[in-house]
Order: sequence, then structure tokens, then C-alpha cells
Amino acid sequence: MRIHAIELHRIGMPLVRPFETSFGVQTSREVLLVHVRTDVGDGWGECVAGVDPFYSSEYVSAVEDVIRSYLAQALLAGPIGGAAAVAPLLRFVVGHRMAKAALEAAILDAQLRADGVSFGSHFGATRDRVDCGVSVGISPNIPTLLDEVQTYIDQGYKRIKLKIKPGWDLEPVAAVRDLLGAGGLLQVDANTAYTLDDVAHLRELDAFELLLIEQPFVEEDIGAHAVLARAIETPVCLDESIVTTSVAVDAIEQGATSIVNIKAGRVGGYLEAVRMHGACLTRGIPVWCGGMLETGIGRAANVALAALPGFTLPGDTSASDRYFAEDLTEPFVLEEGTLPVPTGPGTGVTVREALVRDWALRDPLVLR
Ligand SMILES: O=C(O)CCC(=O)N[C@@H](C(=O)O)c1ccccc1
Repeated sequence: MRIHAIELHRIGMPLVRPFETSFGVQTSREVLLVHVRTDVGDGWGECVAGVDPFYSSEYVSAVEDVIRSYLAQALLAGPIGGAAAVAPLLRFVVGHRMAKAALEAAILDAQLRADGVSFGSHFGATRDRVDCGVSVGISPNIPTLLDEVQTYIDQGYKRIKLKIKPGWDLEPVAAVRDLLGAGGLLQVDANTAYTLDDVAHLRELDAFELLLIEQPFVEEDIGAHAVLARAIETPVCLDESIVTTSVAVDAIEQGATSIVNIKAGRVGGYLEAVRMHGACLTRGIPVWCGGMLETGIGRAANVALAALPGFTLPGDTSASDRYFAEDLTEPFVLEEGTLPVPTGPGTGVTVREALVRDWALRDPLVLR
């Protein structure tokens, strides 16, 4: 494959409602899209990095710079062996996994569109629909939270995930458990907001039959998560910590995580995400597909990934209207709590390029 050009599009999309996590409030999504033009056709990839380095050290401007200053040239210098060659070609740059993942996804999209193969087929999907959960931000108060959760229950979501932080945890969880009833699938995400000093407090969550508690401590504290996992009943699930398959295996073997949130952007690409799925599957560790407020481009790829056999828990693969009034692709619409796995070549979705232009925050960066 010969890449003729790599275009970086920075676009802004308003969120249908503010989204608050333990690291801040988002009212819009500023997203970097990668459009590659190759000798076998075009492809689109979405970078999951946020506009600020609050979830991870990556952020949109840094992604633009590392692609423009280092990564693009490695891909434009000469013919490459397709998407499988991208990670090895980019290994000379340390980290920047979200930037690398977006490039790989765009190249994989171009390659598979040319081959007439869908992402799901290429990954080894075994389902044609995936069960969908929904992520609920930190609310101003309990009634507002319950109104939002009720909306998602009415829409058919199969699992509720609540963002928590110190001062907003036991009370909202108790209220939502009461609303859901005993059998409802409910989990929490702390986004690193706690420390080992909070173990006794976090143990009180055991009363609410949660599926899991996600990333209570900072990314590097794998050992602290193992201490917590031994001290509470609620299964510990890691997100930010799990940046490669080998880190996932280490964390599993240390007893730091018994469920893994897989996000292709966080781990450096969909091909590494598929490898991570395989490593978890052979160890009997359930996985689910995390979300990063993706547009339909990333959402299509996530739904394909979530269709692999080890993805046994509903993921953060919500419908497009959870975040956006209008999507960059045909919207993903929830049907009985599930989304269909795209079957067309590549991601299987068509990018509305007029919207990419309309929503552009600046002229595209074209690298040749
Ligand atoms: O449904 C979605 O796409 C968002 C799911 C979600 O809560 N993502 C969280 C996370 O920590 O996993 C997040 C939100 C914003 C930014 C980064 C991460």
C-alpha cells in the first residue's frame, strides 16, 4: 500500500447535554479525524484524544503535532505492508497511542474497503448485534440524575454506568440501584479519583451488587488496585491503566483487574485491541468495549470490536443521540438495547464530508 496523503481534520460537535466526569465537564467534543488517501482508496480514522490531557496525557493539539512532526513521514516515506505494518513502523516514537491508533484505523479502513472486508469480519466478530450500555455523567443533584437514568432505561439500554468521585458516590449509586431494582446491570467509573485511603469507603459499594468498579486509582497504581480487589467484593475493572496487552496480562496476574475495559484508542489501535481480547479470553477475563464519545466513525469500529466473543458485558457503545444531535455518519440507533454491527467494507459507514467541512475548526492539515 502506498499512502499519498494524510489529512488531519479538527472538528467541533456540541454535546446534547454536558458530560461531567471526575476530571471535568465537557459540553462539546473537539475531535481530530484522520483521512488517508492511498493507492487502494481512502480511509477515515477517529482519534479519541480529548482537547485537554485530563483522561490521559494525550490531547488533540499534541496528536496533531506528533503526527505532523514524526509519525506521518514514517508512513509517507514509501510503500507499507498495510495496517499491520503501522504499529511496527511507528514504534520509534514512545507512547502517543491514541495518535497511532487513529492513523492505523484510517489505513485499516482504506485497506479493508479495497478488499471488500468489514472490520467485524477482519477482527473475528461472532455476533451481528452488540448489547449496549450507557455512561451517565456526574449530575448536579439526585433528581436530575434519576431523570437522565430513567430516560436511558426507557430507551432500552442494557447497563447503566455512573461516573463517581469522592462526595458523589454512595448516594447516587443507592438511588439508581433503587430505580433499577435488584437485577438491573449497574457499574461505576471513578476515573482515578480515589486512593487506598478510601478502601473502607469503597467497600460500602458492595451493598449495591455492582457489576464492577472502574479505575478507582491512578493509572500507574496497578498494585493498589490488587490491594483493593482483595478488600472488596465488587470486581475491579481497569481502563486508563491498561495501555498494552502485556500490561493487561500483568494486571490480571497481579489480581489487579478481573474485568478489562478495552478501548482501541487507548491501547494503540484496533489490532492491539483484538490481541488484548484474545489474551483476556484465554485467561477467562471478561471484557467490554469502552467509549470516548466517538462520532459514527469510531463508533462503527467500536461496535465491530464489541462483537468479538470475549466482549460479554455491555459496552459504552451507545446510540449516536446519546451525545450528538447529528452524527458524521448515518446515526447508530438503539434497537432493543442493541446496535447492529456494520457489514459493509471497512468501517461500513459513510463519512458525510460536507459536515466535516461545515464543522471544521480550522483548515485541514494535509501531509504528503
Ligand atoms: O459513551 C461514551 O463514549 C463515553 C463513555 C465514558 O464514560 N468514557 C469515559 C471513560 O472514562 O471511559 C471518558 C469520558 C470522557 C473522556 C474520556 C473518557
